[in-house]
Amino acid sequence: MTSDQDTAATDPTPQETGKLIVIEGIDGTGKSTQATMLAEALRKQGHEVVQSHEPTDGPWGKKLRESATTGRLTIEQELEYFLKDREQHVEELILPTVFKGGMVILDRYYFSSMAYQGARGIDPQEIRQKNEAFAPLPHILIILDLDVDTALDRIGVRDGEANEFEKRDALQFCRDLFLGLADEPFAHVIDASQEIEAVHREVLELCKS
Ligand SMILES: Nc1ncnc2c1ncn2[C@@H]1O[C@H](COP(=O)(O)OP(=O)(O)OP(=O)(O)O)[C@@H](O)[C@H]1O
Ligand SMILES: Cc1cn([C@H]2C[C@H](O)[C@@H](COP(=O)(O)O)O2)c(=O)[nH]c1=O
Repeated sequence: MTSDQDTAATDPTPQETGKLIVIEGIDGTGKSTQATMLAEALRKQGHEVVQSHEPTDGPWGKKLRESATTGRLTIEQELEYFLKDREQHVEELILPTVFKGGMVILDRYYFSSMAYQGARGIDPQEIRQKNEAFAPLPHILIILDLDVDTALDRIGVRDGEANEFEKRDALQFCRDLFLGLADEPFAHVIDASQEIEAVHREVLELCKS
């Protein structure tokens, strides 16, 4: 193997013409709304687009969704399941699509692990390292930013609801973590309090080829 091939084998960032576009933000910021609008717009421009989300609908993602209701996983197990889910996602969908020249639009990726499992006490930098050992960096990371109160209103969490304060604190940690990624060369923060169409225009502008 030549040294170029060596580099290609160890550099997890896809080098081909496709793009990995990731949308992140706390619950209720409009990620799935914007992911769907972006996918439609890019398809109209003639791109091959695959829209996906994490946790996935695969076996590890299903276990994670079940545990959200049963609460049976320790934080270490939870992180391990997110890593296994993502490894499968990267191997089976993300890299094959990007290497074929397609656009992958993801609603959440490993930055959500840094935020949410970080909020539960694991060091976000340790989480990042574990992920970047196998997961490609995105070409574009869109951070939809919104204050926690508005975000909770959008998803229908009411004042005084069970664990409302715990949820607020955790989401504030997540919002701060996402904003802390703003200096990454691939990251862009968008004000998600704007109307849906206004957010979409900004998203599309960032993603136009
Ligand atoms: N810019 C916006 N202004 C007002 N309401 C919005 C906006 N974007 C999305 N919404 C509404 O907020 C709710 C949550 O939107 P959406 O499901 O897209 O968010 P999300 O970030 O994917 O949420 P979650 O992380 O909880 O799955 C939906 O009812 C959606 O119609
Ligand atoms: C990828 C990822 C997700 N989560 C959490 C964040 C949310 O609470 C749920 C997903 O809910 P959605 O409505 O489907 O967006 O999972 C996480 O804790 N860690 C992660 O890596």
